[in-house]
Amino acid sequence: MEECSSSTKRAAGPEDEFTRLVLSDDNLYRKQVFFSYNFINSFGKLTSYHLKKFVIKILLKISTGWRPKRRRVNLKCEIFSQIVKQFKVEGYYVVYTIDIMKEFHYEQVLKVWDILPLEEIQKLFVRLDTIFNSYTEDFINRCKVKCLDGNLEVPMSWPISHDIVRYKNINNAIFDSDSGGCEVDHRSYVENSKVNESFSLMKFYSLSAGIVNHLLSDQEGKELDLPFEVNDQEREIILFPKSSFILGRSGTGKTTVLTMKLHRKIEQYRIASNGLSSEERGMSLSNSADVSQYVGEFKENMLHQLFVTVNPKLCFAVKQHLSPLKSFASGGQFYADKSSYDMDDIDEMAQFHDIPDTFVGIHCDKYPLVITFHKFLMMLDGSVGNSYFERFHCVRGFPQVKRSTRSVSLQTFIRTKEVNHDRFCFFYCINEKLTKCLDPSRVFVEIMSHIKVGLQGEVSREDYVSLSDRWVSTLSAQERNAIYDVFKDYEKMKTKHCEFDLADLVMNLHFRLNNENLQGEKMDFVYVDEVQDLTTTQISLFRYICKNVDEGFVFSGDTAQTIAKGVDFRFEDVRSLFYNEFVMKSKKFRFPRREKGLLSDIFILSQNFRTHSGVLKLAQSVIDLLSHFFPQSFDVLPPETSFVNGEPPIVIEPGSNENAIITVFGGSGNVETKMVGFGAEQVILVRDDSVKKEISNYIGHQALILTIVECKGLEFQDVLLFNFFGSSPLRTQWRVVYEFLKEKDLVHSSYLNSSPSFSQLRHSVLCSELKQLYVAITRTKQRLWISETSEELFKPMFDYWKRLGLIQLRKVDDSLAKAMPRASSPEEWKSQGIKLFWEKKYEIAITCFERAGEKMWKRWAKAAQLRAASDQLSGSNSIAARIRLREAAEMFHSIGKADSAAECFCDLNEHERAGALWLQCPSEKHK
Ligand SMILES: Nc1ncnc2c1ncn2[C@@H]1O[C@H](COP(=O)(O)OP(=O)(O)OP(=O)(O)O)[C@@H](O)[C@H]1O
Repeated sequence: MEECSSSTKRAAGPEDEFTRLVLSDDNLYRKQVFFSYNFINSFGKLTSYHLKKFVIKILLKISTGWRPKRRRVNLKCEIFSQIVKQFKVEGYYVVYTIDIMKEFHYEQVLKVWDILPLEEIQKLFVRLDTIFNSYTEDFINRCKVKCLDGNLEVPMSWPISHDIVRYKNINNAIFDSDSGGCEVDHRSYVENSKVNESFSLMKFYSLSAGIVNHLLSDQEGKELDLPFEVNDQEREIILFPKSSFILGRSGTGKTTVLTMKLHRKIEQYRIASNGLSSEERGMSLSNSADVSQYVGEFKENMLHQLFVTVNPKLCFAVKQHLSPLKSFASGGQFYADKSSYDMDDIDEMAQFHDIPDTFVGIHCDKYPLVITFHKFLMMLDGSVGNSYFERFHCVRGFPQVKRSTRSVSLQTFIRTKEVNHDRFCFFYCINEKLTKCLDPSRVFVEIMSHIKVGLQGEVSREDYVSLSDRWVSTLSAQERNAIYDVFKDYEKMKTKHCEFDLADLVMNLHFRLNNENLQGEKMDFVYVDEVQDLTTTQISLFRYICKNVDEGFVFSGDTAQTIAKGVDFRFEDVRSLFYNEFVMKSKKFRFPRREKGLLSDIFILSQNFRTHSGVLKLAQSVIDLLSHFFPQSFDVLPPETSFVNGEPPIVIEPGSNENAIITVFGGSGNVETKMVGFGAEQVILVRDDSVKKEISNYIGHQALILTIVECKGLEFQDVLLFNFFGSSPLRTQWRVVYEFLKEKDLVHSSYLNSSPSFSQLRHSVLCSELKQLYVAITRTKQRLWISETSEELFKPMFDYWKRLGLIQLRKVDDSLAKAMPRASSPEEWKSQGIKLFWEKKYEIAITCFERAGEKMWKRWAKAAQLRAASDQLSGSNSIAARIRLREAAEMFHSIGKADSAAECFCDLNEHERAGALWLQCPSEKHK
């Protein structure tokens, strides 16, 4: 091992020499060096700035092909010693390994794992040994190959045709459904580790000016929002040049792939317009045809990219992720600031005040446009003909403002008069006879996904009812007739109340866009994430905004996540929609013959980065039931894989006659030590608000409690799923799962005597129940506990899981109760609070801010909650709505949120006060 002395550094000369070294164009191999998250953390803890700079210099030298001289050291990493390297600097060891990455070819790269004092290094070697043990011999041998250029060691590469396989046994299914769904686990996992400490899931960051700046800028402990290296599967999709569909379950990297794809286009565009440095020529775009294409296409213009998702929180996350990527792209300069999107921008960003409601004249610095689907509709509405909202007589009286900046009164109208899922279930679904047998959510799904879907208007009753003849239909003709009645009543009431729903706006937009041209910028590339939350009619709106049908579209989604919220969705439907509405309509007359082969590729992401095998296997068992009973209701994907082996979830066996929550949280149970409560990364999941209330009465603020619908899109270290089966509308009908068990030879046929035989019609609720169960399970990163109050109702699923060995049974006792909580710091509570605030889960965000001791945030969340409550009440109880709105206004004002306060006063028609407040706002938007 080489001992490097930092005295070299003292002679190193001025600061800009170092900068030059970092940015040097001569260093062709810089992008073949990667730092691990652990390295960055340990590096951040080094106290000497000189030492830090010196380490970076050595690594930069290594990246040029120079190698420290090897000396024998007494460290045990013998088996893989030829691929594990280390050098010593002032008492610290930097450990790096040789690896292989697949891009346009296979190529050797260096991965820097950590910088540690001697006493900690042996542990690292042991863990690296485990990782390498899972690699194939061929892979290891190729890592060992040395390629010399004079006395420099340069990366060896192999053509893509070599098909180099990294893992020995990675493709075996988690369990083999065909062989009876039994507990056959052939997979050899890479690690037994906690998910957040796993080496195989660790992120790596390439050696760039940005990362060096981050390393040297004393950002210890700050969450890292820098571009990390994706795996081979993700990279293949990122590099795929045509329009495509990405399908994968929760946590498989769909959003990551979309964001990176978008960023890659920005890079290509930048390189095409600025010319290439030698490094970029070598690294970023290996294909020069690719480059010239972009030079040709974009040189004179600018790149218009649009990223759309339903969820505002995801927009925020993507923007945050893109911000440093953009800094990297703008010439590779050092940048000292962290993400330009601060948490204080939350309000601003949720409402997209900075982007006009039109595609006309959008400032170039707003690209890539990252917006919600709602904002997308508003922008379309502002870009073609007369606005949809002009039809409402109450809107006609509003002050006339340019359409690009809608008046605050119009914004309020849009916010409060839209009938969404919750409002529909609360106010509109009043046909009691029907709602006794079908839940309002289901009715809403039917109306939004199957009735209000015609591009020219709704589907006729006759056509809708005739859907019951299809064998996949889970609704009878009678039920469909009843739903159609509700739809008719709903439409009448909605008109009376001067309200609208998104389907009305979408149909109107289709009508206008078919007759008039869309004004403003067209997009070069469009990325639609969480596409499962959109109806096909909504999706087909994207064809008006981007003409680049061959290459311009990427859709990603997960159909197992759709929990009845107004959308009934299958990816195959989107794919044929794409062919019929996008491909055929765009080129029908130009290339009538070529199109057949142009149905774009579907990529399936199957490696899960969020959780371990124990949780995945349980989730897969639910998917197996879904695909057995409702094969048409979602896209069946191959089982997910995880590198990390984890414990099966725990079923908590209640003590004497009471529910486990009371015992665990010390309500009245026999556990002596009352536990301190759950931390910020732990949650109790329940079916609905009534159970939530019931539990919070027992345990107060000892834990965050969410309903399953509320938890969608969120994830927690630990999840306690409470009484899912005990509160299920299916009750004893869960026994139909015995039919599946019998078919797989997992139970004796005697179980079938007392179980109902499955019927699509009678058991249609099972489909949404299984989807909800799947969502609940997949919120878990590490530990999942299941607690049920009724043994009888849980028994069928318990038997299923037990038989497959997917769960472990634990009696609730002192040791379990002590092991469950994981305390959180005030910063963690605050960060969780902000996440939940974003999700508009104000009630539990308030709890988090309380635990964090964050008074200002707590008041902010409270004010936002009052405002939301006022919006909800506005249609039914205007006095109560105004009381809440006034309270919200005063509260916003008291914490210096003049903008939000002003909006509330404006809604209260107190324009003078609103005006005075707006004058205090830094932004000019309302003046
Ligand atoms: N190659 C990788 N190495 C390590 N972590 C990764 C990799 N790719 C993605 N991740 C991480 O995995 C997590 C899940 O990724 P992402 O959010 O993109 O998944 P998703 O499929 O969009 O999930 P969801 O549908 O729940 O939104 C993120 O924290 C992401 O940073």
